[in-house]
Amino acid sequence: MSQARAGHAPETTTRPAVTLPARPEPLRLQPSETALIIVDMQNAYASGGGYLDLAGFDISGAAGAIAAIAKAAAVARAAGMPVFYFQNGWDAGYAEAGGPGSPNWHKSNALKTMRKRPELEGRFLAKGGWDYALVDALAPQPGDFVVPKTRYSGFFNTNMDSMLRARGIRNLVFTGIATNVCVESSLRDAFHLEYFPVMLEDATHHAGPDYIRKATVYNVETFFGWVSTVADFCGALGQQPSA
Ligand SMILES: NC(=O)N/C=C\C(=O)O
Repeated sequence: MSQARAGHAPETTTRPAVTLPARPEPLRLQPSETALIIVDMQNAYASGGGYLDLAGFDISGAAGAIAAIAKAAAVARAAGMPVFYFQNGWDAGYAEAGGPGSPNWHKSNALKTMRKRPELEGRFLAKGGWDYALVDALAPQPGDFVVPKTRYSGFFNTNMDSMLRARGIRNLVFTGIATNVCVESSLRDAFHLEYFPVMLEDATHHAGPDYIRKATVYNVETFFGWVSTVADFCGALGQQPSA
């Protein structure tokens, strides 16, 4: 029986390392040192009538990303990998968004759209609201972690790095929306914090034209980490005996 004792790490069943097919080269992953990250799968980013949709971005790829993430999450949980959700947004009064002294106030398309269309005021990314909520199809399961964040990177002003280091996590498998904004910002910070980041490209959706998705894939593959797919992730973990 697994039991935590003062001064000792809890006993865990060590699963064999797997090889994940990836670009620019395959990556060896120890499941107990790997976490799946689900970035901002909220109604704001993935549902019709949410922030991205109403701000004029094409969210037609979001449904495919939801289905792909659901598969990857099920396989990660079965392999004993922790699953972390990022959830982006601010308090209902938007104090956390920053005022005119913050670049976020000037650059956030959610805040800009609400200022332009006063009938939408208070609707986007406010904690407690529908727009802020995670999509129903990807509801967190017992044992998953939800990390709220107020800026694009999930490592900025959050406890994410401590949560990962406390669990001995070294490799991060990224999914979510948007490929070129919060996924890429978080993945870059992960790289700078000495994690090995992998992006499952078909489990993300971008905000903007397709060339920006290609640019992120190029950046990740060339400078910041590795790129793989949901099928390869599931196939690699399928190499393991079931728990
Ligand atoms: N989750 C994201 O990538 N968000 C992108 C834009 C925004 O939140 O305004």
